Amino acid sequence: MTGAATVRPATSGTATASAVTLRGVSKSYGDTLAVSDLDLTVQRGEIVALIGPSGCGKSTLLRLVAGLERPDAGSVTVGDRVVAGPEWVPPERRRIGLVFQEHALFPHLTVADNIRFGLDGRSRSEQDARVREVLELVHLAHVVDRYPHELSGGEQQRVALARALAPRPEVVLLDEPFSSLDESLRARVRADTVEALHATGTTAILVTHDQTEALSIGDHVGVMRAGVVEQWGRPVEVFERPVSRFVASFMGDADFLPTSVTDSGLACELGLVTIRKDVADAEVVVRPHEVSLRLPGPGVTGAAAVVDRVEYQGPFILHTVRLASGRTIRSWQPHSVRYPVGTEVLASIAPGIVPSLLSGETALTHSPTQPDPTATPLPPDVGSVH
Ligand SMILES: Nc1ncnc2c1ncn2[C@@H]1O[C@H](COP(=O)(O)OP(=O)(O)OP(=O)(O)O)[C@@H](O)[C@H]1O
Repeated sequence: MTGAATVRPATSGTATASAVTLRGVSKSYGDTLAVSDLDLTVQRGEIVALIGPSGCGKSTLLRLVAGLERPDAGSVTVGDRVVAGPEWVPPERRRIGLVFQEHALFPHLTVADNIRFGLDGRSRSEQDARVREVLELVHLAHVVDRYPHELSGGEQQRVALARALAPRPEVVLLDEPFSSLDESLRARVRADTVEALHATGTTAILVTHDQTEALSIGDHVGVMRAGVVEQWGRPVEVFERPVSRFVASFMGDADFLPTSVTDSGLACELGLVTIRKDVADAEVVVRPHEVSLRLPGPGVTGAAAVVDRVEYQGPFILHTVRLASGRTIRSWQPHSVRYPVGTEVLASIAPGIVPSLLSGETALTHSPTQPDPTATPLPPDVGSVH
Protein backbone atom coordinates (compact mmCIF):
# COMPACT_ATOMS: atom_id res chain seq x y z
CA MET A 1 0.00 0.00 0.00
CA THR A 2 1.21 3.49 -0.66
CA GLY A 3 1.16 6.03 2.09
CA ALA A 4 3.34 8.75 3.52
CA ALA A 5 6.13 7.19 5.53
CA THR A 6 5.49 9.72 8.26
CA VAL A 7 2.23 7.97 9.04
CA ARG A 8 3.32 4.49 8.15
CA PRO A 9 2.52 2.06 10.93
CA ALA A 10 5.25 -0.02 12.48
CA THR A 11 5.86 -3.19 10.51
CA SER A 12 4.21 -6.27 11.80
CA GLY A 13 7.34 -8.45 11.57
CA THR A 14 9.62 -9.28 14.45
CA ALA A 15 12.21 -6.79 15.64
CA THR A 16 14.90 -8.57 13.65
CA ALA A 17 12.99 -8.23 10.35
CA SER A 18 13.90 -4.56 10.09
CA ALA A 19 17.42 -3.38 9.49
CA VAL A 20 16.83 0.33 10.08
CA THR A 21 13.99 2.00 11.92
CA LEU A 22 13.51 5.71 12.45
CA ARG A 23 10.80 6.86 14.81
CA GLY A 24 9.81 10.51 15.12
CA VAL A 25 13.23 11.70 14.01
CA SER A 26 13.80 15.43 13.64
CA LYS A 27 16.95 17.38 12.87
CA SER A 28 17.37 21.14 12.46
CA TYR A 29 20.32 23.26 11.52
CA GLY A 30 19.57 26.63 13.10
CA ASP A 31 16.21 27.65 11.66
CA THR A 32 16.31 25.01 8.92
CA LEU A 33 14.26 21.93 9.69
CA ALA A 34 16.14 19.36 7.60
CA VAL A 35 14.27 16.25 8.80
CA SER A 36 10.86 16.54 10.41
CA ASP A 37 9.28 13.95 12.71
CA LEU A 38 10.13 11.18 10.30
CA ASP A 39 9.17 7.51 10.64
CA LEU A 40 10.77 4.94 8.37
CA THR A 41 11.29 1.19 8.41
CA VAL A 42 13.74 -0.56 6.11
CA GLN A 43 13.48 -4.34 6.02
CA ARG A 44 16.54 -6.55 6.10
CA GLY A 45 18.04 -7.24 2.70
CA GLU A 46 16.07 -4.64 0.81
CA ILE A 47 17.34 -1.69 -1.18
CA VAL A 48 15.58 1.57 -0.47
CA ALA A 49 15.95 4.52 -2.82
CA LEU A 50 15.41 8.00 -1.39
CA ILE A 51 14.63 10.70 -3.89
CA GLY A 52 13.50 14.31 -3.66
CA PRO A 53 14.44 17.82 -4.64
CA SER A 54 17.66 19.43 -3.50
CA GLY A 55 17.61 20.37 0.17
CA CYS A 56 14.71 18.07 1.13
CA GLY A 57 16.80 16.25 3.75
CA LYS A 58 17.98 13.08 2.00
CA SER A 59 21.64 13.37 2.99
CA THR A 60 20.73 14.47 6.50
CA LEU A 61 18.64 11.32 6.87
CA LEU A 62 21.61 9.18 5.81
CA ARG A 63 23.91 11.08 8.18
CA LEU A 64 21.50 10.47 11.06
CA VAL A 65 21.50 6.73 10.33
CA ALA A 66 25.29 6.71 10.00
CA GLY A 67 25.75 8.60 13.26
CA LEU A 68 27.38 11.60 11.61
CA GLU A 69 24.54 13.72 13.04
CA ARG A 70 22.57 13.41 16.26
CA PRO A 71 18.78 13.72 16.02
CA ASP A 72 17.12 16.54 17.99
CA ALA A 73 14.21 14.18 18.68
CA GLY A 74 13.22 10.58 18.00
CA SER A 75 15.19 7.37 17.77
CA VAL A 76 17.23 5.45 15.21
CA THR A 77 17.52 1.67 15.45
CA VAL A 78 19.97 -0.37 13.38
CA GLY A 79 19.26 -4.09 13.56
CA ASP A 80 18.15 -4.72 17.12
CA ARG A 81 20.14 -1.86 18.65
CA VAL A 82 18.92 1.64 19.35
CA VAL A 83 21.85 3.73 18.11
CA ALA A 84 20.45 7.24 18.58
CA GLY A 85 17.80 8.68 20.86
CA PRO A 86 17.79 7.28 24.37
CA GLU A 87 21.14 5.62 23.54
CA TRP A 88 24.08 6.84 21.47
CA VAL A 89 26.27 4.47 19.51
CA PRO A 90 29.14 6.20 17.69
CA PRO A 91 29.41 5.79 13.90
CA GLU A 92 32.29 3.31 13.97
CA ARG A 93 30.29 0.91 16.15
CA ARG A 94 27.09 0.94 14.07
CA ARG A 95 28.17 -1.66 11.50
CA ILE A 96 27.33 0.67 8.67
CA GLY A 97 29.19 0.99 5.38
CA LEU A 98 29.27 4.28 3.50
CA VAL A 99 29.63 4.97 -0.21
CA PHE A 100 29.63 8.55 -1.36
CA GLN A 101 29.70 10.32 -4.69
CA GLU A 102 33.42 11.02 -4.46
CA HIS A 103 34.88 7.60 -4.09
CA ALA A 104 36.88 8.69 -1.04
CA LEU A 105 39.55 6.04 -1.49
CA PHE A 106 42.88 6.77 0.16
CA PRO A 107 45.09 7.80 -2.78
CA HIS A 108 48.34 6.57 -1.21
CA LEU A 109 47.02 3.06 -0.52
CA THR A 110 46.55 0.22 -2.99
CA VAL A 111 43.09 -1.17 -3.61
CA ALA A 112 43.86 -4.07 -1.27
CA ASP A 113 45.04 -1.75 1.50
CA ASN A 114 42.03 0.52 1.03
CA ILE A 115 39.77 -2.47 1.62
CA ARG A 116 41.89 -3.82 4.49
CA PHE A 117 41.48 -0.49 6.25
CA GLY A 118 38.05 -1.50 7.55
CA LEU A 119 39.22 -4.98 8.55
CA ASP A 120 41.38 -4.08 11.53
CA GLY A 121 41.71 -6.72 14.17
CA ARG A 122 41.62 -9.66 11.76
CA SER A 123 44.58 -11.79 10.82
CA ARG A 124 46.43 -10.94 7.62
CA SER A 125 45.24 -14.13 5.94
CA GLU A 126 41.62 -13.40 6.90
CA GLN A 127 42.00 -9.89 5.52
CA ASP A 128 43.50 -11.16 2.26
CA ALA A 129 40.70 -13.68 1.81
CA ARG A 130 38.06 -11.04 2.41
CA VAL A 131 39.76 -8.55 0.07
CA ARG A 132 39.74 -11.19 -2.68
CA GLU A 133 36.14 -12.11 -1.96
CA VAL A 134 34.73 -8.57 -2.13
CA LEU A 135 36.77 -7.67 -5.20
CA GLU A 136 35.41 -10.74 -6.97
CA LEU A 137 31.95 -9.64 -5.97
CA VAL A 138 32.40 -6.39 -7.90
CA HIS A 139 34.31 -8.09 -10.74
CA LEU A 140 37.59 -6.33 -9.96
CA ALA A 141 39.89 -9.05 -8.70
CA HIS A 142 42.51 -7.96 -11.24
CA VAL A 143 43.02 -4.46 -9.76
CA VAL A 144 43.98 -5.57 -6.27
CA ASP A 145 47.49 -4.05 -6.37
CA ARG A 146 46.67 -0.86 -8.21
CA TYR A 147 46.41 2.62 -6.73
CA PRO A 148 43.17 4.62 -7.04
CA HIS A 149 44.63 6.93 -9.73
CA GLU A 150 45.21 3.82 -11.88
CA LEU A 151 41.47 3.06 -11.93
CA SER A 152 38.62 4.51 -13.96
CA GLY A 153 35.82 6.39 -12.16
CA GLY A 154 33.54 3.36 -12.39
CA GLU A 155 36.23 1.04 -11.03
CA GLN A 156 36.93 3.42 -8.15
CA GLN A 157 33.26 3.44 -7.30
CA ARG A 158 33.09 -0.36 -7.32
CA VAL A 159 36.18 -0.50 -5.08
CA ALA A 160 34.44 1.94 -2.72
CA LEU A 161 31.49 -0.45 -2.61
CA ALA A 162 33.79 -3.43 -2.03
CA ARG A 163 35.44 -1.55 0.82
CA ALA A 164 32.05 -0.74 2.36
CA LEU A 165 30.95 -4.39 2.10
CA ALA A 166 34.19 -5.92 3.39
CA PRO A 167 33.41 -5.76 7.13
CA ARG A 168 29.97 -7.33 6.47
CA PRO A 169 28.01 -4.29 7.57
CA GLU A 170 24.42 -4.43 8.73
CA VAL A 171 23.53 -1.64 6.31
CA VAL A 172 25.23 0.22 3.46
CA LEU A 173 24.36 3.87 2.89
CA LEU A 174 25.00 5.22 -0.59
CA ASP A 175 24.77 8.96 -1.25
CA GLU A 176 24.51 9.70 -4.99
CA PRO A 177 27.04 6.95 -5.68
CA PHE A 178 26.77 7.03 -9.46
CA SER A 179 26.28 10.71 -10.19
CA SER A 180 29.90 11.40 -11.07
CA LEU A 181 29.85 8.64 -13.70
CA ASP A 182 28.85 9.18 -17.29
CA GLU A 183 25.58 7.73 -18.52
CA SER A 184 26.85 4.50 -20.11
CA LEU A 185 29.16 3.66 -17.23
CA ARG A 186 26.49 4.47 -14.68
CA ALA A 187 24.17 1.71 -15.88
CA ARG A 188 26.92 -0.89 -15.59
CA VAL A 189 28.17 0.21 -12.15
CA ARG A 190 24.60 0.45 -10.94
CA ALA A 191 23.85 -3.10 -12.08
CA ASP A 192 27.04 -4.41 -10.44
CA THR A 193 26.17 -2.59 -7.23
CA VAL A 194 22.67 -4.04 -7.06
CA GLU A 195 24.03 -7.50 -7.85
CA ALA A 196 26.66 -7.25 -5.08
CA LEU A 197 24.13 -5.98 -2.55
CA HIS A 198 21.66 -8.74 -3.37
CA ALA A 199 24.36 -11.42 -3.45
CA THR A 200 25.42 -10.50 0.07
CA GLY A 201 21.88 -9.87 1.31
CA THR A 202 22.99 -6.42 2.43
CA THR A 203 20.41 -3.82 3.32
CA ALA A 204 21.01 -0.54 1.53
CA ILE A 205 19.65 2.99 1.56
CA LEU A 206 20.55 4.89 -1.57
CA VAL A 207 20.06 8.60 -2.18
CA THR A 208 19.60 9.65 -5.78
CA HIS A 209 18.38 12.55 -7.91
CA ASP A 210 17.57 10.23 -10.77
CA GLN A 211 13.96 9.02 -11.04
CA THR A 212 14.78 6.12 -13.32
CA GLU A 213 17.50 4.99 -10.97
CA ALA A 214 15.20 5.15 -7.95
CA LEU A 215 12.47 3.20 -9.74
CA SER A 216 14.80 0.56 -11.15
CA ILE A 217 16.96 -0.06 -8.07
CA GLY A 218 14.61 0.40 -5.15
CA ASP A 219 12.62 -2.42 -3.60
CA HIS A 220 10.92 0.54 -1.96
CA VAL A 221 11.16 4.18 -2.96
CA GLY A 222 10.81 7.07 -0.51
CA VAL A 223 9.92 10.37 -2.15
CA MET A 224 11.03 13.15 0.19
CA ARG A 225 9.92 16.73 0.37
CA ALA A 226 10.77 19.36 2.99
CA GLY A 227 12.10 16.93 5.59
CA VAL A 228 9.35 14.31 5.36
CA VAL A 229 8.76 11.24 3.22
CA GLU A 230 5.72 12.23 1.20
CA GLN A 231 5.27 8.79 -0.33
CA TRP A 232 6.73 5.42 0.49
CA GLY A 233 5.98 2.50 -1.73
CA ARG A 234 7.01 -0.01 -4.31
CA PRO A 235 8.35 1.66 -7.48
CA VAL A 236 5.17 0.86 -9.38
CA GLU A 237 3.10 2.48 -6.65
CA VAL A 238 4.98 5.77 -6.52
CA PHE A 239 4.99 6.02 -10.32
CA GLU A 240 1.50 4.78 -11.12
CA ARG A 241 -0.33 5.75 -7.94
CA PRO A 242 1.29 8.97 -6.69
CA VAL A 243 -0.26 10.20 -3.45
CA SER A 244 0.05 13.85 -4.39
CA ARG A 245 0.54 16.32 -7.20
CA PHE A 246 4.11 16.80 -6.00
CA VAL A 247 4.95 13.09 -6.30
CA ALA A 248 3.16 12.82 -9.65
CA SER A 249 5.22 15.73 -11.02
CA PHE A 250 8.49 14.73 -9.43
CA MET A 251 8.46 11.08 -10.51
CA GLY A 252 8.37 11.63 -14.25
CA ASP A 253 6.58 13.87 -16.74
CA ALA A 254 2.92 14.46 -16.02
CA ASP A 255 0.16 16.64 -17.42
CA PHE A 256 -2.98 17.44 -15.47
CA LEU A 257 -6.42 17.76 -17.00
CA PRO A 258 -9.58 18.86 -15.20
CA THR A 259 -12.52 16.46 -15.09
CA SER A 260 -16.24 16.83 -14.85
CA VAL A 261 -19.02 14.46 -13.93
CA THR A 262 -21.01 13.24 -16.91
CA ASP A 263 -23.82 10.72 -17.25
CA SER A 264 -21.24 8.01 -17.95
CA GLY A 265 -18.87 8.91 -15.14
CA LEU A 266 -15.90 11.15 -14.64
CA ALA A 267 -14.49 12.48 -17.89
CA CYS A 268 -11.64 14.68 -18.95
CA GLU A 269 -11.02 16.25 -22.32
CA LEU A 270 -9.49 12.97 -23.52
CA GLY A 271 -12.61 11.00 -22.67
CA LEU A 272 -14.04 8.89 -19.90
CA VAL A 273 -11.65 8.31 -16.99
CA THR A 274 -13.73 6.22 -14.63
CA ILE A 275 -17.37 5.35 -14.19
CA ARG A 276 -17.38 6.79 -10.68
CA LYS A 277 -19.38 9.97 -10.38
CA ASP A 278 -18.76 10.93 -6.78
CA VAL A 279 -15.89 13.36 -7.28
CA ALA A 280 -16.17 17.03 -8.03
CA ASP A 281 -13.28 19.21 -9.20
CA ALA A 282 -10.86 16.33 -9.71
CA GLU A 283 -7.91 16.43 -12.06
CA VAL A 284 -6.55 13.48 -13.94
CA VAL A 285 -2.81 12.80 -14.14
CA VAL A 286 -1.71 11.83 -17.62
CA ARG A 287 1.83 10.75 -18.45
CA PRO A 288 3.24 10.92 -22.00
CA HIS A 289 3.35 7.13 -22.41
CA GLU A 290 -0.36 6.98 -21.57
CA VAL A 291 -1.54 9.26 -24.37
CA SER A 292 -2.36 7.72 -27.70
CA LEU A 293 -2.40 9.84 -30.89
CA ARG A 294 -4.00 8.71 -34.13
CA LEU A 295 -4.91 10.30 -37.41
CA PRO A 296 -8.64 10.82 -37.95
CA GLY A 297 -10.27 8.05 -39.96
CA PRO A 298 -13.19 5.64 -39.95
CA GLY A 299 -13.70 4.20 -36.48
CA VAL A 300 -10.93 6.30 -34.91
CA THR A 301 -12.07 8.13 -31.81
CA GLY A 302 -10.45 10.64 -29.52
CA ALA A 303 -10.29 14.31 -28.70
CA ALA A 304 -9.40 16.61 -31.57
CA ALA A 305 -5.91 18.03 -31.13
CA VAL A 306 -3.25 19.75 -33.18
CA VAL A 307 0.43 18.92 -33.00
CA ASP A 308 2.18 21.91 -31.44
CA ARG A 309 5.77 20.69 -31.00
CA VAL A 310 7.79 17.62 -31.91
CA GLU A 311 11.03 16.70 -30.16
CA TYR A 312 13.33 13.85 -31.01
CA GLN A 313 14.36 12.37 -27.66
CA GLY A 314 16.35 9.33 -28.68
CA PRO A 315 14.28 6.29 -27.73
CA PHE A 316 11.00 8.05 -28.60
CA ILE A 317 9.54 11.14 -30.20
CA LEU A 318 7.79 13.53 -27.85
CA HIS A 319 4.72 15.13 -29.38
CA THR A 320 3.10 18.07 -27.61
CA VAL A 321 -0.46 18.54 -28.82
CA ARG A 322 -2.95 21.33 -28.19
CA LEU A 323 -6.49 20.30 -27.30
CA ALA A 324 -9.64 22.22 -28.18
CA SER A 325 -9.59 23.84 -24.73
CA GLY A 326 -6.16 25.28 -25.47
CA ARG A 327 -4.47 22.98 -22.95
CA THR A 328 -1.46 21.01 -24.09
CA ILE A 329 -0.56 17.42 -23.29
CA ARG A 330 2.46 15.34 -24.18
CA SER A 331 2.62 11.96 -25.89
CA TRP A 332 5.59 9.67 -26.50
CA GLN A 333 5.51 8.04 -29.88
CA PRO A 334 7.77 5.37 -31.36
CA HIS A 335 10.19 6.27 -34.15
CA SER A 336 7.72 5.03 -36.70
CA VAL A 337 5.36 7.90 -35.79
CA ARG A 338 6.36 11.48 -36.36
CA TYR A 339 3.44 13.82 -36.98
CA PRO A 340 4.56 17.20 -38.32
CA VAL A 341 3.63 20.36 -36.41
CA GLY A 342 0.10 21.40 -37.39
CA THR A 343 -1.15 17.83 -37.98
CA GLU A 344 -4.71 17.27 -36.79
CA VAL A 345 -4.84 14.15 -34.63
CA LEU A 346 -7.21 12.42 -32.25
CA ALA A 347 -5.84 12.08 -28.70
CA SER A 348 -7.04 9.57 -26.14
CA ILE A 349 -5.92 7.75 -23.04
CA ALA A 350 -4.24 4.55 -24.18
CA PRO A 351 -6.25 1.34 -23.70
CA GLY A 352 -5.81 -0.35 -20.34
CA ILE A 353 -4.59 2.79 -18.57
CA VAL A 354 -6.38 3.79 -15.37
CA PRO A 355 -5.04 7.26 -14.65
CA SER A 356 -4.65 8.70 -11.16
CA LEU A 357 -6.95 11.41 -9.92
CA LEU A 358 -6.10 14.43 -7.80
CA SER A 359 -8.30 16.55 -5.65
CA GLY A 360 -6.32 19.71 -5.06
CA GLU A 361 -2.82 18.64 -4.09
CA THR A 362 -3.80 15.15 -2.94
CA ALA A 363 -4.54 11.97 -4.86
CA LEU A 364 -7.93 10.38 -4.57
CA THR A 365 -8.07 6.78 -3.48
CA HIS A 366 -8.46 4.89 -6.65
CA SER A 367 -11.73 3.38 -7.59
CA PRO A 368 -11.48 -0.26 -8.61
CA THR A 369 -13.85 0.44 -11.45
CA GLN A 370 -12.05 0.95 -14.70
CA PRO A 371 -13.28 2.84 -17.70
CA ASP A 372 -14.79 0.73 -20.38
CA PRO A 373 -12.01 0.67 -23.00
CA THR A 374 -14.54 0.28 -25.76
CA ALA A 375 -16.49 3.37 -24.68
CA THR A 376 -16.69 6.15 -27.19
CA PRO A 377 -14.66 9.09 -25.97
CA LEU A 378 -16.71 12.11 -25.14
CA PRO A 379 -16.62 15.19 -27.32
CA PRO A 380 -13.55 17.35 -26.88
CA ASP A 381 -15.26 20.02 -24.82
CA VAL A 382 -16.43 17.58 -22.13
CA GLY A 383 -14.43 18.08 -18.99
CA SER A 384 -13.07 21.46 -19.82
CA VAL A 385 -13.26 23.86 -16.96
CA HIS A 386 -13.01 27.47 -17.88
N1 LIG B 1 25.70 21.27 8.20
C1 LIG B 1 24.66 22.03 7.87
N2 LIG B 1 24.50 23.25 8.38
C2 LIG B 1 23.43 24.02 8.06
N3 LIG B 1 22.43 23.60 7.25
C3 LIG B 1 22.54 22.38 6.71
C4 LIG B 1 23.65 21.53 6.98
N4 LIG B 1 23.47 20.37 6.31
C5 LIG B 1 22.30 20.50 5.64
N5 LIG B 1 21.74 21.70 5.88
C6 LIG B 1 20.46 22.19 5.36
O1 LIG B 1 19.49 21.19 5.64
C7 LIG B 1 18.60 21.00 4.55
C8 LIG B 1 18.65 19.56 4.09
O2 LIG B 1 19.95 19.32 3.54
P1 LIG B 1 20.36 17.92 2.90
O3 LIG B 1 21.80 18.01 2.55
O4 LIG B 1 19.95 16.85 3.82
O5 LIG B 1 19.45 17.89 1.61
P2 LIG B 1 19.51 16.93 0.35
O6 LIG B 1 18.11 16.52 0.09
O7 LIG B 1 20.51 15.86 0.58
O8 LIG B 1 20.01 17.92 -0.76
P3 LIG B 1 20.88 17.65 -2.08
O9 LIG B 1 20.04 16.79 -2.96
O10 LIG B 1 21.08 19.02 -2.66
O11 LIG B 1 22.15 16.99 -1.65
C9 LIG B 1 19.03 22.01 3.49
O12 LIG B 1 18.23 23.16 3.63
C10 LIG B 1 20.47 22.31 3.84
O13 LIG B 1 20.82 23.62 3.45
